[in-house]
Amino acid sequence: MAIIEVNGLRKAYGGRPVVDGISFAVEEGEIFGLLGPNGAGKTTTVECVEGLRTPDAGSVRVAGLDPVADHRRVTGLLGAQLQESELQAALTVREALELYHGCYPRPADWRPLAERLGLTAHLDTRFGKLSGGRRQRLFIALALIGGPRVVVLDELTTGLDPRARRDTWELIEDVRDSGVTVLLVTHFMAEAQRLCDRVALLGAGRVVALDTPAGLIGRSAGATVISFVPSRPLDDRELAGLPGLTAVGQQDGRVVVTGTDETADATVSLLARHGITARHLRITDATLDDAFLDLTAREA
Ligand SMILES: Nc1ncnc2c1ncn2[C@@H]1O[C@H](COP(=O)(O)OP(=O)(O)OP(=O)(O)O)[C@@H](O)[C@H]1O
Repeated sequence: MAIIEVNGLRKAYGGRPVVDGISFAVEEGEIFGLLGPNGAGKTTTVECVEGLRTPDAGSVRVAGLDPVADHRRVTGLLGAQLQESELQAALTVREALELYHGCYPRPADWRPLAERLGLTAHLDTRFGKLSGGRRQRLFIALALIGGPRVVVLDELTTGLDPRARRDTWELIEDVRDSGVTVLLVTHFMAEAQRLCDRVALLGAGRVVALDTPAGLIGRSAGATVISFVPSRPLDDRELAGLPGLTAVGQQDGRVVVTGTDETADATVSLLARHGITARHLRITDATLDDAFLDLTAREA
């Protein structure tokens, strides 16, 4: 069952449409990603879901409720971590948890929540002294303290080092496994690929594609990447006729061919026919990064 339904959402600032007819539905229990370049309209969309902005047109429903008209009830079932969240530097972790705890009618006990998020040893640490990773843990705790059915996380791992980012990913999976639906805004492809059950790819205020990460990769033109160092210099034109080819390039003597599985087979046959040995041959699936660039370029 869909817990969030967005239909034909439009929002303009100063007459300029930034959300231009977006529709998607988030199923209960999934991690749903909104992915897109800067300015694609991701934050504006989630702010409409949170009831912080009123749509110009279209409809948004959270568990069947209108987030603007039923703001209080929606706040009770939707927890939000806003992009660039801040707290007063002097507030301790314990004070922040108690403060937010007091804001909800039926809050979760914050102590087990703090324990689960690895904050127990830092309860007396002031916000201003917390590392980036611990701040994000605190924001996740604050988003969960009201016992929400759905949590919105907007660019949660921006600015974190790779270790802290991976730890945060595990926490987000734990949140989903505990039965809370997650709407995740990100522009990190690896994050979306690792975490999201489904992804809506936004570009210039529209949904460019909506699928599982694997589905998006399969849909992009260059789903397979073949790279090798040829035993003799190779002209790009010799590869131009390969079936399914979407791109060919060379860097530091390494030839990179992008296409389909058929392109990979044909490349290997062509090299064999010409008696060329392919050193350091790699055939890899394209990443969500490649799919993102391909699908947003096609849209443009
Ligand atoms: N309050 C506002 N007034 C005017 N323009 C705004 C306002 N909020 C956002 N915008 C503009 O709307 C566009 C979409 O912004 P939005 O923050 O929704 O995109 P985004 O996809 O979340 O981008 P980012 O990844 O950079 O956060 C941007 O060009 C932004 O500058």
